[in-house]
Amino acid sequence: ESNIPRYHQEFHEVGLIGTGEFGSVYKCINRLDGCVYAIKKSIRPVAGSVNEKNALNEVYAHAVLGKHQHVVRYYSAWAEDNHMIIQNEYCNGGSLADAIVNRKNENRMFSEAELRQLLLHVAEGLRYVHSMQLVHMDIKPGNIFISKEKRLLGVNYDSADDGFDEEETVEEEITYKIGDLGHVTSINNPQVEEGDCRYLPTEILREDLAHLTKADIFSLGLTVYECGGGGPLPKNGPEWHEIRNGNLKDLPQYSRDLNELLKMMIHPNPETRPSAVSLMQHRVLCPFSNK
Ligand SMILES: Cn1cc(CCO)c2c3c(c(-c4ccccc4Cl)cc21)C(=O)NC3=O
Repeated sequence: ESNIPRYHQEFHEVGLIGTGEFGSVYKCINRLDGCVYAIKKSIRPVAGSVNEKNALNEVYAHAVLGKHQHVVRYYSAWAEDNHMIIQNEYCNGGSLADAIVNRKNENRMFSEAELRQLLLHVAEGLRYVHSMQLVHMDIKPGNIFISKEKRLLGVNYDSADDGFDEEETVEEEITYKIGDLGHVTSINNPQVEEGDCRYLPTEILREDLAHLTKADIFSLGLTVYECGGGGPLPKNGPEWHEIRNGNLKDLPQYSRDLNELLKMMIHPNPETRPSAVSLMQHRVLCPFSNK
């Protein structure tokens, strides 16, 4: 327990960017390095409680999962005035859940190319997580964050009669990052804390932990399906079971290949689902690789 109030001393709080039972997340600027961070403040869990185990779990996972462009980066964590505080990379594009809402309101759904990019980025992040013998266990739109970087592609000088004026072509580069490692557990000694039931495969409910990495693949399949307009996803009932029997309504605005890939990702038999490695080599995701 540090009794020095580090949070307000080291950071300027810009604003609240999220609240939930998990706590509150703030956009903050570090007074020393001037960089922006996402900082989650949650009530300090009771020593020895499940919450404390999960909170420590999250920090251990971040510490092990160091730096990867498709996993939200961790910087520091500390306890202060009865709060648990974790300082993460700030992703300036909101969460994928926000993007789904915004796209629906603007009636501008994701293109097939955007769904493939999402699938590729998160598959790459999962490949890394799984290679560290860990599983995420709560992949869903609310836990995938977006970073947008503007890249200057070129500058045109068209010499109009009144001298030069530059025309910049800027491209916005999107990177999807896996966040919220609160449910991460080890493949070899799993202590599964169930994630959001809308994205949960049946075998986890049956406590069959033999193919944990495929639970993340299942959740990713439903996450992409939801971005493709297949949502909102059921939390229970016949619709929930229909999906777990492998019956996913077609998304007619996307290719047969993509629809088939999503169906394979949510297959009732976890062994049939593609691994993160095989996903990345799938022809739907790297169309130009000649087989
Ligand atoms: C609600 N919310 C909104 C954002 C900003 C998206 O533009 C956000 C972030 C994070 C988190 C987060 C999730 C789980 C644990 C710790 C943190 Cl900081 C939550 C976030 C995080 O780790 N990085 C974020 O950008």
